[in-house]
Amino acid sequence: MSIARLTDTELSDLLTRHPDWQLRADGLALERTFKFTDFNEAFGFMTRVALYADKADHHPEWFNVYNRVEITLTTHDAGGISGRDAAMVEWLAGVAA
Ligand SMILES: C[C@H](O)[C@H](O)[C@H]1CNC2=NC(N)=NC(=O)C2=N1
Repeated sequence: MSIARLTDTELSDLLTRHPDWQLRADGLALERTFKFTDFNEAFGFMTRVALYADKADHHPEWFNVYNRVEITLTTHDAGGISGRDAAMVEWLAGVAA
């Protein structure tokens, strides 16, 4: 199923409201690194994200080393950044500072 990509305006509004996210060089994904005190905290965060992701049927690409979680958001069904990524950015803002 195909889903619409965010317009340039929607994307720049999102990045203005969430400056901790960066546009990937190719413009097709959003990236942010989360840091925690230790692996336990990082993995607890990943567990919460995993539950959200499965419920929303929208799954992040991520990489974890000890207390660091790098998240990449993109929508495969859109070939870029969609409202589903924006929704996850908004949700994540309330989960991790
Ligand atoms: C069939 C299933 O709904 C799709 O493959 C979902 C699952 N999770 C997904 N996650 C992401 N990041 N992008 C998608 O397009 C996507 N599509």
